Amino acid sequence: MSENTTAAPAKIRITDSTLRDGSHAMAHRFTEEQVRGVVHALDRAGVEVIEVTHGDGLGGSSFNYGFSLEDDIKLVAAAVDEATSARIAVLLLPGLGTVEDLKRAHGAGASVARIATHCTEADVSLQHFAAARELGMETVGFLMLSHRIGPAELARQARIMVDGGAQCVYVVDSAGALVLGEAQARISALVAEIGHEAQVGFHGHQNLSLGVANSVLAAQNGARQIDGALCALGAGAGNAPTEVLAATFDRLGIPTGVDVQGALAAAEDVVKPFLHRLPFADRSAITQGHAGVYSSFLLHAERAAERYGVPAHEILQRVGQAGYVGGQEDMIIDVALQLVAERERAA
Ligand SMILES: C[C@H](O)CC(=O)C(=O)O
Ligand SMILES: [Mn+2]
Repeated sequence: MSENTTAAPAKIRITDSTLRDGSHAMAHRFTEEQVRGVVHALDRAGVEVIEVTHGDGLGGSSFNYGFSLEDDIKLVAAAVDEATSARIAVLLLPGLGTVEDLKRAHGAGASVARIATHCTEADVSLQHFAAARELGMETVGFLMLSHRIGPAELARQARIMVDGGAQCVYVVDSAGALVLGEAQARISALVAEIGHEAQVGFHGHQNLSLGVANSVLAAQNGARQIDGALCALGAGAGNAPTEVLAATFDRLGIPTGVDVQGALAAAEDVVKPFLHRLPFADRSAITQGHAGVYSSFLLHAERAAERYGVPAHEILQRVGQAGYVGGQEDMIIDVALQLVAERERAA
């Protein structure tokens, strides 16, 4: 081999989360027909892994997070039935979803378990990784709100997940707050810490319109799994769009196995027709990226804004200052009531 030969770019596996992160944007109202249509199109386009669950994962359907239209396990079974080669993933947040939920999802045919914790709480995932491995599922760890801690601490949390059985750990930019080098540094730190034993992934949101750029940097710095959603359908301003990721990686000569035209057709012909609103970086979503707020708080803040007559972006700004994390959705109402009280005092 000549000394000038450069290695071919490593393959990236795109996991599509339209039917999980997109569930936030759909207020968890996916129908079985929509799930079947999306899975059919993604599977045809060559997407290898498709995530299906309530936006907050198995067990997420609740008063605090919002009730699903359809039972998760029914939707997982429909997705499995529809897929010819794609594998179906489920998300589980320990404490919300249980090992029993995971067993039911596995029974319905799910084969990838994605276990998500706040970025400082990796240790709560250990029994779920053990259970998933026992079931023979592929395991992925999800460190949410990854902007909240630095690269070295994040890598230590990833190490805990890998020691517990994770085969890949994601830098999850839940707030869409990471700006380029910040995403890159976290990916590099994880690759250095766990790269010889496990893969590293990146899950980007578009609140500052950097989901795709951060995903490219992630891939160029050693991430091997990247998340997307068709039409960006996801929480906040949405996720890095799967069809844009497919086209961009193709332009860069980075193989994904995804057919660009197939991904474009899936977005345009299957998802776009059922959307009531396209994910968009509006004032509230940009505030989420700027103030580092969990993307899935958007609809909760909009509902509180309407109910109490205070602006959603002001609620989100306060939520960012308070540093609330996933699971503290009820505090959004508390913040709205504080704003109402302040307005009344000032009147
Ligand atoms: C439960 C969250 O929606 C997981 C996720 O996609 C994120 O943190 O981003
Ligand atoms: Mn997300």
